[in-house]
Amino acid sequence: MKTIDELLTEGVAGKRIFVRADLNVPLDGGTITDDGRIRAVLPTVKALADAGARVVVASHLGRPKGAPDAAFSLAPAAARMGELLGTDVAFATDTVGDSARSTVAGLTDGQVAVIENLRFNAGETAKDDAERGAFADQLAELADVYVGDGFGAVHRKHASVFDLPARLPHAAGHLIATEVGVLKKLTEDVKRPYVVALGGSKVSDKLAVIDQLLGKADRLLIGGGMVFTFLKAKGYEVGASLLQEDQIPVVQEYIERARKNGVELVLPVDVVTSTEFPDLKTKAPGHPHTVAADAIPADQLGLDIGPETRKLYASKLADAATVFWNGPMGVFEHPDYAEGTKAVAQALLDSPAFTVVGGGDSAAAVRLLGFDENAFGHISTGGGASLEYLEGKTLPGLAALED
Ligand SMILES: Nc1ncnc2c1ncn2[C@@H]1O[C@H](COP(=O)(O)OP(=O)(O)O)[C@@H](O)[C@H]1O
Ligand SMILES: O=C(OP(=O)(O)O)[C@H](O)COP(=O)(O)O
Repeated sequence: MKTIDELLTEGVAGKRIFVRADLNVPLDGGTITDDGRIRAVLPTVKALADAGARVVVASHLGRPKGAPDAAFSLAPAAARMGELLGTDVAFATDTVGDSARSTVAGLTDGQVAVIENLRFNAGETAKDDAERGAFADQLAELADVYVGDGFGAVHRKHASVFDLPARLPHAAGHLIATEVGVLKKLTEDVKRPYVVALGGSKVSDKLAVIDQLLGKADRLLIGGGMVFTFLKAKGYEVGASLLQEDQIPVVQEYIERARKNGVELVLPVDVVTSTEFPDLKTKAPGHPHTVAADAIPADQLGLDIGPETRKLYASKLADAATVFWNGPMGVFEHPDYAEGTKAVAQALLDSPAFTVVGGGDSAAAVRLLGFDENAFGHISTGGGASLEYLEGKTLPGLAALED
């Protein structure tokens, strides 16, 4: 994989460089609640701009349906990038139309532009190769060189991630190089005990990685919405909690395989429940109860791991040499259900282990709960991407940069 350093050595002055970033930041209305993904791509953008390139930054945001949708505009991200860089960042109100073409044509050496959300064009995410290719052809007209640096999206076979690098000379940016370098350590000779904590709500995505981790990790701690499929698989009732009914046999097989492989699979002993999902906008006080994991009342849903589980998980992290954590332990956005996620974050800070925190929401949780992100070994900008990397899958956005 060609690196950005090689590209810089060759010289980029006056060249139009397309930087595929992942600026998919959490928004509350038009306000960015966590700008981590914008800060993560700055080293690449700055290095190129400082070397006199004309930098065209592109990204998706959210999941718009292939047409413009103001709620998913990248304008706030472009403004924030300008603030962080301390320079004017131009913004094109479309992706491959008049605004994009004239904005790019108007760039001078060292200037940066952001173009509008790539997913406003159906070609970006199209399953059909020709449709994606046609959109990639249009994107290719905007640039001379492609730099892939949107690590959070490298698992997507999308036009800007997979098809565009085939059409332009290409290199990997600093963020992708760093992310891959760290994750590689977790797939090669990892220091043991290797403990993995998994939570969050994208349950089906995460169950797949457990399959691979059962042959790799020494201990698995389960939290978040995934827990209830495990508890149900053990024969417990889970009330109104998040449940992947169709995955119960898969999870039962995981429990059995963990036992056979000597992998310690740790499940909550107590959970924090409520009769309703909390209001994340008003943060109005909920009605949390702590119950034993095998005694969740029928009218309650589990929203966090309980106090005994927090102590248990902290003790299971204390002697780790390597930790990978993906997915909050509970609905951390509400203060009643943030304690489990806080406890795991604190345990990681207290442990001397090499820690990798993966996932847009996990990284945001760490920062929003007030932890110093620099105190963690590595905070990955990609949740799905880091999981698929650990699963050993070929990631389209990395494969495209390789040849
Ligand atoms: N018990 C639970 N029930 C429902 N949602 C949960 C539960 N625990 C955590 N979550 C939610 O999971 C979301 C993050 O999940 P996910 O997107 O899978 O994480 P990541 O982006 O870090 O991979 C958070 O918004 C959080 O509120
Ligand atoms: O937020 C992202 O992924 P993540 O939640 O798995 O970290 C990436 O920007 C990819 O977005 P997508 O899952 O809509 O393709």
